[in-house]
Amino acid sequence: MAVEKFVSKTLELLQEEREAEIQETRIWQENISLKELQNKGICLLKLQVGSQSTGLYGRTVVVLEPRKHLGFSSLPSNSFGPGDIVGLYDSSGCSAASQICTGIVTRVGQASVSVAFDDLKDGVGFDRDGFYNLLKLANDVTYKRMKHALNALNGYSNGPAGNLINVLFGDTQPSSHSQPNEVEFFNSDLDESQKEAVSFALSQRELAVIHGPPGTGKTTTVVEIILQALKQGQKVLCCAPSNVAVDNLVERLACCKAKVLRLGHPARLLESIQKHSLDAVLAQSDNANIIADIRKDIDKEFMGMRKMPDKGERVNFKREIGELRKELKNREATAIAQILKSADVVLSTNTGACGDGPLKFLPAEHFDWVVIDECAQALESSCWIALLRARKCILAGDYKQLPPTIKSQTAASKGLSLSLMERLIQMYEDSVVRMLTVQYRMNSAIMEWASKEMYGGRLTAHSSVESHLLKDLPGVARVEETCTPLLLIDTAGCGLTEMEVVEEQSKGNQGEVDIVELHIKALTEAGVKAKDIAVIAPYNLQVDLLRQKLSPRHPELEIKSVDGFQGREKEAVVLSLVRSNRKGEVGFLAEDRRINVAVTRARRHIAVVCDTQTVQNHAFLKSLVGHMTEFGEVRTAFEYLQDVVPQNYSRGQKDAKGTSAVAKQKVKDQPASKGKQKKPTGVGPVENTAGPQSHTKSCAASALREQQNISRYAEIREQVENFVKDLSQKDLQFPPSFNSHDRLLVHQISEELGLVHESRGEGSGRSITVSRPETAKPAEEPTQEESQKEETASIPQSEPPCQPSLDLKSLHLELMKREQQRREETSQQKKEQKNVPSAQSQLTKKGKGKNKTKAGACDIAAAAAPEDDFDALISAVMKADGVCSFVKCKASVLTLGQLCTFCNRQYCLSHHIPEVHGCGDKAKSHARMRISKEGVLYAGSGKKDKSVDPNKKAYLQRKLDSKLKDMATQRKPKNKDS
Ligand SMILES: Nc1ncnc2c1ncn2[C@@H]1O[C@H](COP(=O)(O)OP(=O)(O)OP(=O)(O)O)[C@@H](O)[C@H]1O
Ligand SMILES: [Zn+2]
Ligand SMILES: [Zn+2]
Repeated sequence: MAVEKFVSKTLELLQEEREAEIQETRIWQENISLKELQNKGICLLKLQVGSQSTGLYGRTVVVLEPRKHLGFSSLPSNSFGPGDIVGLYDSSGCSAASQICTGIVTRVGQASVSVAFDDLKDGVGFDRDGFYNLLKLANDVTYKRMKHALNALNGYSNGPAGNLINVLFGDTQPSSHSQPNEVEFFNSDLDESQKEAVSFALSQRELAVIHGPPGTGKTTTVVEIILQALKQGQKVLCCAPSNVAVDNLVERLACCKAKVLRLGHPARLLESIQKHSLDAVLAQSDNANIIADIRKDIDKEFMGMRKMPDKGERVNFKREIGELRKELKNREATAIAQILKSADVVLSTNTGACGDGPLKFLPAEHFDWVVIDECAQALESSCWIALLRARKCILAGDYKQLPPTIKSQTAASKGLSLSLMERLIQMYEDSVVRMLTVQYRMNSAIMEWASKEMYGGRLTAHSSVESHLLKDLPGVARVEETCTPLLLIDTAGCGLTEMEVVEEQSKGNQGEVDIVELHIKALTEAGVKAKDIAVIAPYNLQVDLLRQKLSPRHPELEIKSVDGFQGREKEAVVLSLVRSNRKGEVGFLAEDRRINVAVTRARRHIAVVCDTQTVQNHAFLKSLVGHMTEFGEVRTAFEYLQDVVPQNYSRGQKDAKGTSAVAKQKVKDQPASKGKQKKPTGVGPVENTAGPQSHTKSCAASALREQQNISRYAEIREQVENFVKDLSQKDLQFPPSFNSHDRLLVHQISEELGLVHESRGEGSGRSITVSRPETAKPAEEPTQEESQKEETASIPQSEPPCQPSLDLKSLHLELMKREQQRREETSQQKKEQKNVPSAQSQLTKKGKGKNKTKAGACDIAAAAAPEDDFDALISAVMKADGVCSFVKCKASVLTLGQLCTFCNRQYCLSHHIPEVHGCGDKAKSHARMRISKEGVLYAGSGKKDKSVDPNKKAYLQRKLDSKLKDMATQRKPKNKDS
């Protein structure tokens, strides 16, 4: 029989899953430091008590925060969620010995986590200055309940669900009422597909499946179905896998005046619906006073017993307490049964509907219908906990979004991740399904892709949303970013390579973090509220990097993993796909449903930051890139990070000590014209051909691509060179059909040839134009000195017509101040070196004190230190030149060294990137300065567009202000690099 087979197989898989979980926990506890546990998201270290209160019907709620006095404003990314059982430990560790108590998480924010403790042992007070660790505890309650339900399913003989079980296992065909009644809808706004779904659900005898793609009003439909059931006098049990989903339904049903009752620990419920919880209703019932009196009596007896030294007396007390407890239990049972029976709809999580909870006080036949929302996110076993109580079930959800999380790969592949909803659709196809097809969330440009790729092209956008954009929101200015629903920021070829942490699956990408930051800045400066923006990344490491960077400035910005956003929506979504590597590995990203969820959270705007060359190796992502390229606006990362130069540094070299894991992130460095130390030429094709490829086979595709890139580079270079020779041509305009990679090549080539280049236009009309510099110099690489003078001089020259000169002046003053500071530093260093003639070893150790062999642009502007000292210094420093200046690194820099222009020290290939050796901030402020100088943040990489729309004036002004503020922050004394 099908049921038997299903049950035995599922029990086996559950066991496997459970073992995987236990195994994981054991490995963690045995081999992993607390720090690593925290990195895995199941532990939070060194928290402080922010506040403590009594709430939740007598429970103590403690708010735990990171150490604010040390500047930690947000928690590390973690997997804590409301309802999790957690252990609280003193700061010595997370062992049994240091455990203080266990509790339940009630709230998790970016800056705090709240935990409710049921009965705190006497004398547990929280020390305001103490540190506490919080560890998520493994919890096998869920497993036990699912196992129990499966066994009950197997032995099911006579109960309400007999026929339903037959239908769900294909032994009986689903049936419907022969003459469905005309339905009178409570909600007159329902669209046709919603009405059809409601009518269908009412007419089915045993089973109806409601497929609700993102934003199609699944909850609205489920609420209507439940109200209709109530009208027919049915008793409904309504479940969902997560507390959030259940609470959402409670809220909506309560608004419709249904008598709802929510089961579950009140700590796990949203505050607004706690009044519907069993605890709350019980506390207000007639029985409440009696129950409270009994409790008091018990407490009194306890106190009495403690004072009693005599054993015999104690036994008496104990007996009395026992009797009081029995009485209490009986009273409570009666009260609970009464409350349950008088409710129209009882709601709980799937596992909360178990037979050992409050539902045990109800007769087996009490419920008529079971409704399960978010059914595609639930393990089928968990659905059976509730399903055994009903004659009929309605399953709602979207199996094109993320399935339940499963730890054991094998269990998942053997079918544990197959949801009941999917299984039924495989069995009965469309005959039991109604799909909601009008969506009320996304601009149609965002929707189209998901519709085409995931929902058979059946979705349509409701007129209220189909063309809504960020600019339509109150207080939002009309700028490029707020006028486009789709924005692709392509990092291909920009050397913004992913980094990985050894021994962790997780990945990060600092370059993408920087671009996301700039885009968030553009959005917020245009008036989009941070709370309306979501930043989504598929990897925890990237989530952390993004939070570190963005949370201090935008505390209301939500930054989460894809999974954390399921079921949610935001006006704008910024998605960082992270993966950027030569092998074209996409890994974990490759789950189509994950990408579907990420993209379909967005209402008016989605920006995707990614390396299209890497991610296009995956068909589904390729379709996304294709869609965005065709219907949206495409920019290259160059337009954001103007001073990024393509990878000219990586020779596939591995740092001997493995410290380079985070090293190969990006080059963010000098202006276009470089000193002698750096050979920037040939950057176009070199970025892909650098170094011998060791992985030959897997690289056939990428080799082909490289070949194509090289010939493309040659093609464009030839065009540009011809233009340079032909003095009759004023500028060279490339067609808008150029893709971002082509534009990137143009950018590189013109940088190499010292030409000016500029992007104009929007979206598909965007094109790039190359022209000669204003001085009409012959197109050859300018010497460093020349270009520096140019740069310095160009500050006042490039004064944008819309900006008052006052700001430029302050900009300039800023510059001078910073130079002054730098000079002081330098002379400080010189003194040090004079005092210690054999400064060599000290220099390398401290990574400090080397002076300039070439003066930077700003040094000239500031007309600096006396020359003679310089020379002495240089000769002292020359001796140290042999090795990398990075702390402890002994790699030779004689042949492959790179000079950092910010600190003027030589570094090996692993350490020369400013971010890696501690010049990141300087590099950034340098980049900002360039941006400020140009007046417009994304003015292409060439000159600023002179014809500024007067409407943009105020906007630009705001931008400049905030940039100046940035620079002021930069100026504040920072920690020296270690
Ligand atoms: N028939 C309708 N007419 C107008 N607006 C609607 C209609 N149905 C749903 N909506 C709107 O669409 C949004 C999403 O609806 P609802 O909350 O029911 O869906 P959900 O279940 O939360 O989302 P999803 O469909 O993504 O699961 C809500 O703002 C709701 O007001
Ligand atoms: Zn440096
Ligand atoms: Zn080094």
